[in-house]
Amino acid sequence: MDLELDGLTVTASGRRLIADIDAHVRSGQLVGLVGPNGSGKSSTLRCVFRTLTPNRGTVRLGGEDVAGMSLRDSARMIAALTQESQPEFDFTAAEVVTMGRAPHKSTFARHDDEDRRIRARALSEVGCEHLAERDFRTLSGGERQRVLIARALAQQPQVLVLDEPTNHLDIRHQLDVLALVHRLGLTTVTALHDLNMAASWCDRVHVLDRGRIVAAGPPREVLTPEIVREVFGVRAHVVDHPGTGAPQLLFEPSRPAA
Ligand SMILES: Nc1ncnc2c1ncn2[C@@H]1O[C@H](COP(=O)(O)OP(=O)(O)OP(=O)(O)O)[C@@H](O)[C@H]1O
Repeated sequence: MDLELDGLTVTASGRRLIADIDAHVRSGQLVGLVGPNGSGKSSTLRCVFRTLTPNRGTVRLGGEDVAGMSLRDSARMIAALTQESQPEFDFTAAEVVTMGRAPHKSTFARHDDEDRRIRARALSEVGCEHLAERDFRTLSGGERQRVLIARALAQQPQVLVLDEPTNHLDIRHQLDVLALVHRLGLTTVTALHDLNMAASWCDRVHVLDRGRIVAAGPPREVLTPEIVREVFGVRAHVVDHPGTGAPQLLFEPSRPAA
């Protein structure tokens, strides 16, 4: 299912958070949003999963404007992993994953065997079966992140919206999560801080700076030393990964002037 963002503009508290954001994520593509802190990545994603309403512009799913859909209908298609997705109550990890089934159930429906199978598979995909009965609040940051990814999978979405899915994860789990997202083959848009992870896994990368997209395209065309310097103010070199051939950035540490 294609996801199209067309001219998204958001103003809040008298400030323009994002302006004229265009992005076309084709069915099955993995598209990364990168950019400095405060450049508008989360605001863009929030428009997609509808916790923020754009002042201008549209989000289309399979050609249909989401503004005309009920929240339940769009939640059947879009699963989100956000910075704010942490439940506060004493749910077990399994119960948190079960919440992913909500958009597919009517208000009074009980969870059935199929829901339990979907939950077990989602927990197993992120390697968290052993955490099923643990109180979610007692999990480490990385364990929580993986359980929340399982919740998104239990939603059986066609589109995944991920805000920093590798946050809190050790390197092995960062690679596992991005490999899983890639393997799922869903239409996915994800904010990522790690430019080398974006270069390795994304089909296309959009670079945001001060609320606008300043570059978009395949990682090799977009993650160049010029753009990294202009947007992040950091000097970088590009090398080819000896194993995968993906472009990788080597950053020059900034040293205080002598
Ligand atoms: N509701 C709001 N009211 C006013 N300003 C806001 C609001 N939400 C976000 N902002 C501001 O908009 C800008 C973009 O924020 P956003 O969270 O989208 O950036 P980001 O690229 O995801 O940042 P980070 O990498 O730090 O997570 C920031 O300067 C932020 O302070």
